[in-house]
Amino acid sequence: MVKFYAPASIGNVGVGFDVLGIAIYPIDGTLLGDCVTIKSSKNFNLIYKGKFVNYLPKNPKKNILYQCWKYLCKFLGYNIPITIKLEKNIPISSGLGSSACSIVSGFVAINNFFGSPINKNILLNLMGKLEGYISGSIHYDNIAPCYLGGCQLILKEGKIISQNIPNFNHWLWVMAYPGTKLSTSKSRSILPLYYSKNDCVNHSKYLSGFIHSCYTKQSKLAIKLMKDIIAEPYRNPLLPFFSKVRKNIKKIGALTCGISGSGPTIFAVCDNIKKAYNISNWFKKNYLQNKEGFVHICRLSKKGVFKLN
Ligand SMILES: Nc1ncnc2c1ncn2[C@@H]1O[C@H](COP(=O)(O)OP(=O)(O)O)[C@@H](O)[C@H]1O
Ligand SMILES: N[C@@H](CCOP(=O)(O)O)C(=O)O
Repeated sequence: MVKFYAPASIGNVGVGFDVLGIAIYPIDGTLLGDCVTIKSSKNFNLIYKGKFVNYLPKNPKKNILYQCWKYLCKFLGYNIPITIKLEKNIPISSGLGSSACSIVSGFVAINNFFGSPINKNILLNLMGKLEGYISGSIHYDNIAPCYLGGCQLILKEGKIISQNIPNFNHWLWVMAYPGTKLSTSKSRSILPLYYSKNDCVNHSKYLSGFIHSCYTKQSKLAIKLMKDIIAEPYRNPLLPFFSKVRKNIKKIGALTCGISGSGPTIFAVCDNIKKAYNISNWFKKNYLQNKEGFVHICRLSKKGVFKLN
């Protein structure tokens, strides 16, 4: 049986609310993402395992993978029962693209099992629709990097959903998940419906300047422009001690930090492995809230979903 692995992702990447997302991988080789295998069976079955299996809904019909199967069968006009095995290696409502990991690994594994009748672009489109159903509004900044890898700029222009842009492969992304949950839909619901003209102009400057810095390989300028004025000011109160965290980890070498996706995971960017370990140790001592919490030193993953065997 073919096993597909879909990696964790950082939605927004600080400066690009809903339009920037990067796939990441822990440098110690940990599989921070979901694995899915499919086999034929008389009835639909869902088998769970993995470190975060207890986070999943008890009713299999509430599981994203059941929804993936229903979605694809309806789209294809099929009614083919299968057994899906999910290894849940990423916590839910963590800000690491947990739902995207299950959606991407589920859609890709089921489509592969059916003989790949759906092409990549249509599959990506369907993934975004299911993500939107789960989080309350469609956003591709987890789905696209998790599926395609790299740093994805979400365009949604005609048939173009996203395109890869250059990023800084030497950057280290220290990811700190505190062990608490913050649902994406809740974290999206508290954002303002309208922003001032000043905020719009500044956001355009930061986002376009960041993308310009990526193309012209100006990492210092990119760091300066990684400012989130769309989500962070309103989500800050939902994260334990975010302002204190930002102040302290910059003292120990972080170039910048931000909320990963809709939180509560925080990312800190640095360009030196020694500083990365110092930041990781600081997070472990000061940001983790319980034994479910973890810290991983990651790099940008050029790969999205792939076959593990
Ligand atoms: N396989 C699955 N992986 C992740 N979430 C799942 C899965 N199956 C069902 N869910 C539900 O989907 C929702 C995902 O919540 P969300 O806050 O979007 O997660 P994240 O922010 O980590 O992507 C939760 O209510 C969770 O219970
Ligand atoms: N752009 C989205 C990203 C959500 O990421 P997640 O990992 O928290 O699901 C948002 O900011 O709502």
